[in-house]
Amino acid sequence: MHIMVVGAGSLGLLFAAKLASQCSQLTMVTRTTEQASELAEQGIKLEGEASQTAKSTKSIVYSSYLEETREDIIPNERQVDYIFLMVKQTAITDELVTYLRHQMTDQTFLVCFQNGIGHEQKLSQAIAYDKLLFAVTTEGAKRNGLHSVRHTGRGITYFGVIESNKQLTPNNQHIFFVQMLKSAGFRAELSNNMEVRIWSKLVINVVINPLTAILRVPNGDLLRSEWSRSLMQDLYEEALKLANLKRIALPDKLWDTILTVCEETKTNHSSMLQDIEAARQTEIDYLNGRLVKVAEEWDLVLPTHDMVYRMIKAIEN
Ligand SMILES: NC(=O)C1=CN([C@@H]2O[C@H](COP(=O)(O)OP(=O)(O)OC[C@H]3O[C@@H](n4cnc5c(N)ncnc54)[C@H](OP(=O)(O)O)[C@@H]3O)[C@@H](O)[C@H]2O)C=CC1
Ligand SMILES: CC(C)(CO)C(=O)C(=O)O
Repeated sequence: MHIMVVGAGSLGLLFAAKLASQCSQLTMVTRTTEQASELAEQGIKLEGEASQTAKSTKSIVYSSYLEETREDIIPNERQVDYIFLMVKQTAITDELVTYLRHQMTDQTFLVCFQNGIGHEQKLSQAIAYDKLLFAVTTEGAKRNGLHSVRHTGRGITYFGVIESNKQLTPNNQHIFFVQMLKSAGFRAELSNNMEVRIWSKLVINVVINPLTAILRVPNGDLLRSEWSRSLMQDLYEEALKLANLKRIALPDKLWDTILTVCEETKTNHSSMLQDIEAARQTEIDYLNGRLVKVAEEWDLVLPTHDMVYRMIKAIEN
């Protein structure tokens, strides 16, 4: 099986490092030539896991998006079975989508790992829905430097389709693919409930991420004050109203899950706080910003989401 990982950030490096020994070919596409060269020289360093240091990733072929798109995009010589799209939502440009299409044949599936919503619409305009798989993962990863990554939390990854009323046909290729992820040490499952899974993760992110980024606190600190808890509750209830209108049956215990995530990741800086600290654009447009827009289509106002959205945009500026 030939896997291509696009985006050598936190999640991309983690998955590539662990999958390298399980598939017949793994191609990793970085953004910059500098990172591709460093990875080709040093391999991926999986911090904290002694058995899986740089050496295990020697077989990976590294290439750089900027280098490849400088001239005409050359389609991949060997058919790619699955492309793991592991860039932030903000990096999914028209140019990147064109590049991805050139890497795909009729047999290739594009697997999208992004948090939030919005990318599915953009990608489905260029790539047939039956070639798109969506992944919801609770794995945690943090890149340090260009070739080093730490596995910060073990989780589970669900894969499935999201076109309404369509179920994932568990063909042999997908079953083999999930088996390969399991052999690489990941918990992985095919799911026929992706909309609910995507929205459950979305609600967790829209409650925790903006507040940690505005207050500049680790996830656990949100639980320490009644004031931040009440803001969390407002964000949660507004999101629930929208989900109910859309008839998305979120789990009854989602609020408890949010509190548990804060507790279990209490010292973590959320991805949005990390983006703000590094002066990077955040994924707010695809989280609270997107909820506000979708709510407008239903004549619903989400005042707390609108307020945190505007605050993050102001901080980003
Ligand atoms: N990290 C985690 O634990 C989790 C992340 N996610 C989601 O997964 C997605 C990726 O997150 P994460 O790995 O943390 O993000 P990172 O920012 O760490 O990694 C994204 C990578 O994409 C690269 N990139 C950007 N544009 C291109 C391009 N055109 N071609 C190739 N590479 C490109 C970036 O390169 P450069 O650095 O050079 O700009 C960067 O290395 C996000 O949507 C996030 O919400 C979901 C669950 C957990
Ligand atoms: C669950 C949470 C909030 C963990 O930090 C996360 O997914 C993120 O930071 O984006």
